[in-house]
Amino acid sequence: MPLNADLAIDARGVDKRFGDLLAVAELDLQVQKGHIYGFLGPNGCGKSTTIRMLTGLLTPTRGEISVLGMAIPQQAEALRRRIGYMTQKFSLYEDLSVRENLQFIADIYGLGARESKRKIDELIDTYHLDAQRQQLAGTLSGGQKQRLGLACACINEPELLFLDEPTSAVDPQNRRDFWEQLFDLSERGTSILVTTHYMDEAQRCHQLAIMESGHIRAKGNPQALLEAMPLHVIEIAGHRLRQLKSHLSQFSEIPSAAQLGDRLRVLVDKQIADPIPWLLEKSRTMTGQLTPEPLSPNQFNASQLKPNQLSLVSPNLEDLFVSVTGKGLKTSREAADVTR
Ligand SMILES: Nc1ncnc2c1ncn2[C@@H]1O[C@H](COP(=O)(O)OP(=O)(O)OP(=O)(O)O)[C@@H](O)[C@H]1O
Repeated sequence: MPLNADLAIDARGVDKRFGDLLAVAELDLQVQKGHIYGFLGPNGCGKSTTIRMLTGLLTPTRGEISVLGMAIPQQAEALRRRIGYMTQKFSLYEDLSVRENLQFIADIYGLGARESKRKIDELIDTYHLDAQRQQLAGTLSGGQKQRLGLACACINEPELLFLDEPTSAVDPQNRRDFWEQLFDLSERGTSILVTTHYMDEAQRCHQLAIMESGHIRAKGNPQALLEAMPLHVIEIAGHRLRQLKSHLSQFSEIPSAAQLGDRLRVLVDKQIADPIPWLLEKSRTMTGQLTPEPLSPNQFNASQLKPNQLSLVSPNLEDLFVSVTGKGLKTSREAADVTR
C-alpha cells in the first residue's frame, strides 16, 4: 500500500539496526494532522531512535517514511523547516539569555529582523517568560527551561512538533500548563508526537502507541485501548499484602500484582470468566505455606479473605502499560491495534 501523504506521519515496516541490536523493528505508525500522538515505552525501547528516523537524523535500515507528505530521509533538509524538535535536554545555550536563545534559533531559520522580533515577543508572551527575558538560560528553573525549549521549537511555526520527554523534570502544575499549551497548538492545526513516561499525559493524547524492545505492542485511542484490554483488574483490601502478592505472582493468569497503599491491584487474564471467585480460591491456597506461625487478629489470612474485600475496578493506562510490556506479555502476546 502506498504511503498516505495526507497524514502528518506515515511510517511502514521501519527497522533500525545498530550492529547486532535491532533497536526498532517493523514500525508502523500513522499520525493524523492536528493530533497529539503519545509515544510510551520503557527506557531504551526505541522511542528516541524512532523520532530521529522520522526527523531524518537517522537513516532506517529498512522501511518507508513519509512526514508531511515528504519522503524521509531523502527530503529531510526541506522537512526541517516545517518541523520543531524538542529533545530531552532542550538544547538551550546556558550562557545566552532567554531572548538571545530565541534570537539564535530565529537566525538559524533565517527570519528577518522585523519578523524575528515579532515572533520572539509573541513566544515570550505565550510561554510566560517576560520576567526572564534577559536572564541566562542556565539559571532558569526546570519549568522555565521547558517553556523556553518549547518556545524555541515553535519559532518557525512548525506544522509538526516532535517532543522527546518534554516534561521529565517538571512539577505537576507546570506539566498541566504545558499540556494546555500543547492543546492550544493542536487546535491551531499543529500535529504533535510526544514521548512520555507519565500515564496522566498519555491519557490526554488523541492516540498513543506503547513500544517495547523496538516493537509497538499496542496503539490506538486511549479509551479504546482500555476497553480492548484482555485483562480484569481486581483490587484486594487487606493486610500482609506482600505475601499475597508473591503467592499470586506464580500464576500464569496473573501478569501483574502491585500494591497501592492497603490494596493489592491484581491483573487477571480475561479468559477467567469469573475472576473474583477464582482469585479467592487461588488466594486461599496460600494459607499455611506462607504463614505457618499463628496469626494475630490484624494479620492477613488468605483463608479468611471475604468476597467483599475484592472489587472489580476499571483499568487504567498503567495497567495497560504493564499488560503489554515485560511480564505482561505472557498473557497478551498479540499487539493490540485499536486505531480509530
Ligand atoms: N547510535 C547508536 N548506536 C548504538 N546503539 C544505539 C544508538 N542509539 C540508540 N542505541 C540503542 O538503541 C536502543 C534504543 O534507544 P533509544 O534511545 O531509542 O531508547 P528510548 O526508548 O528513547 O529510551 P529512553 O526512554 O531511556 O529515552 C538502546 O538500547 C540504545 O542503547
